[in-house]
Amino acid sequence: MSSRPSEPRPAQQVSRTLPSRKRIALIAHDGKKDEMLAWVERWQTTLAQHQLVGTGTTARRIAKEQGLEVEGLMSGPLGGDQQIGARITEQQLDLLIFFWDPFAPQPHDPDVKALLRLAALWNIPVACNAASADFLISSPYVDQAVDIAIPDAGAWVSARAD
Ligand SMILES: O=C(CO)COP(=O)(O)O
Repeated sequence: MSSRPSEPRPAQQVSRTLPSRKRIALIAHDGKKDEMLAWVERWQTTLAQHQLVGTGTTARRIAKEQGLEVEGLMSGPLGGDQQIGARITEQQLDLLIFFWDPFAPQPHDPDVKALLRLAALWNIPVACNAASADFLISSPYVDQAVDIAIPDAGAWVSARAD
């Protein structure tokens, strides 16, 4: 039996193409940064073929310690998670690797939740730990153009405004 969601949600989906050279966000909370750096070291050759972006401290450490070019946004507690979320909403990001720390409460927890919500909404591939990041980055889709389904934003607005 199918259930009908009571909340309004986008009725239609459209497709968007993730490019072969992916725009990949790398983010790690402090308690997970060493794990992220070890992961980046393992996949350095693969990551070097893509376009990397990260929150301030994570990006700086990856650039300094792994010699990769990473665009650094704001640090997470200063709004970096929201900047990454905005890129997802604008279809400017293709993969999210976010090692969030299940043991440490964050002052910007609402921002973390908001980022994960937008990643789910816009159907972005996400990995929240090293094992899933290994699966994700070793996928044959990583260096291919791939179509994904996303909400039809135009239809959503028309249904509410017209
Ligand atoms: O807090 C973060 C993600 O929520 C990460 O920010 P930094 O990379 O600046 O430590």
